[in-house]
Amino acid sequence: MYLQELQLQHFRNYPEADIRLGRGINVLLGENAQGKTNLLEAIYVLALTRSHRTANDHDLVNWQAKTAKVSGRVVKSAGTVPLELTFSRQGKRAKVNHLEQARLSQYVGQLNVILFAPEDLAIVKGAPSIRRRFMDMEFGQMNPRYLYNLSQYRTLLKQRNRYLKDLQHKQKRDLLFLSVLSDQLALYGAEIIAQRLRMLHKLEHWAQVIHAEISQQRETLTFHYATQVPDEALTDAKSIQAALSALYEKQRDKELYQGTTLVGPHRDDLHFWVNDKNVQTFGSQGQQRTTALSVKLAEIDLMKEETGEYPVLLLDDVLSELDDARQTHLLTAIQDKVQTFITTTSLSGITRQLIKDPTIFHVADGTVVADGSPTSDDSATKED
Ligand SMILES: Nc1ncnc2c1ncn2[C@@H]1O[C@H](COP(=O)(O)OP(=O)(O)OP(=O)(O)O)[C@@H](O)[C@H]1O
Repeated sequence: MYLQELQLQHFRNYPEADIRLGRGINVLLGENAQGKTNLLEAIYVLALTRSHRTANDHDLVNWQAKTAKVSGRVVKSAGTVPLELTFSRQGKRAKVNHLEQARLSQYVGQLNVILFAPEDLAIVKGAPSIRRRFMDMEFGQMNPRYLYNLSQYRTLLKQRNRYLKDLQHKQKRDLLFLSVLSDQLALYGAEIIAQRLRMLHKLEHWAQVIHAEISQQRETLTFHYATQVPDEALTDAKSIQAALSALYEKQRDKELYQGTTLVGPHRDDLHFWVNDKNVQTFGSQGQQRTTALSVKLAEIDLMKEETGEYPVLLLDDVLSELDDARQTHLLTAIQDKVQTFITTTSLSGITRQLIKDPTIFHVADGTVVADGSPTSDDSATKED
């Protein structure tokens, strides 16, 4: 799939913008603080209805305005889909094919994006919450069922934690209600863990091939899903559900004492191992970067496998963080295959040599101007 055009109204520092995008590599060129990341963020928001930079939708609205709009046209093998999102004090509204969607989960998945920013290099080294967020964002985009389970789980988790707090402060005494909540939580928690395992298994396969290639066959990458659910129960959702219920039972006193839920996918983690050692603890910085890059590139292939379409790739200032060999690998892997947006302050060195026929946009103070006339359709490739 690819994004053919993008329109912004009062989005961040853009009063108005209407651009036709290139089918291949799009370079957003400009000085610092001009709006390059804002443009990338607009594409991310158009795909997922929420930003990767802020949890507060109102930050997306221009400071002088009350409402922001992002719209675009996505070209897929099945046809072209117009998408539109509006953000205001009343909340957000999402339209697919000009029809308003009652649920945002019905909207997500129309446009698939993968964002790669310098923070993503922290996927290996950073806190477990970064890796959980990574799984949730990526798998949620590929699979509406995952998104549904996740939203049910989050609502129940909040409710259960509140109830545990009430029990802790002796405002409630009904342990039967706690076990009702535990059963519900175990049901959705098990679905999430089972889906994560299934998707991780596929992602690992793609990441292994890429990692071996970048490391010139010297290294083998493996994934390890870290959970309190015992290994022997990790076979299917039903067994995971039973194991989670048993764990709630076993840890009930501890949970009552702490007033919070201590077991479940919201506490799980993902570990990356290189040559049988945890790369988070024992890997060099280079190995950690190779791992992060392999995982990100593997997502492209996984998304194609799961949805039948290549996603759109957003590279926010990431090339400058990679050495020449890794940059070369990245750009060669995506060239002629994936529509890509790259933000940068200058297009030079290895990047310029490697990118064939880029569509260049100059970004300055909330305006975006194409370099010459974009040849988006001329440079179209056959594959999606
Ligand atoms: N809601 C908003 N309304 C108006 N302007 C905003 C809003 N949010 C952010 N900005 C402005 O957008 C600009 C930042 O743009 P952006 O983050 O896209 O920079 P950039 O071009 O990617 O720069 P860098 O290369 O430093 O990352 C800042 O000048 C900031 O003040």
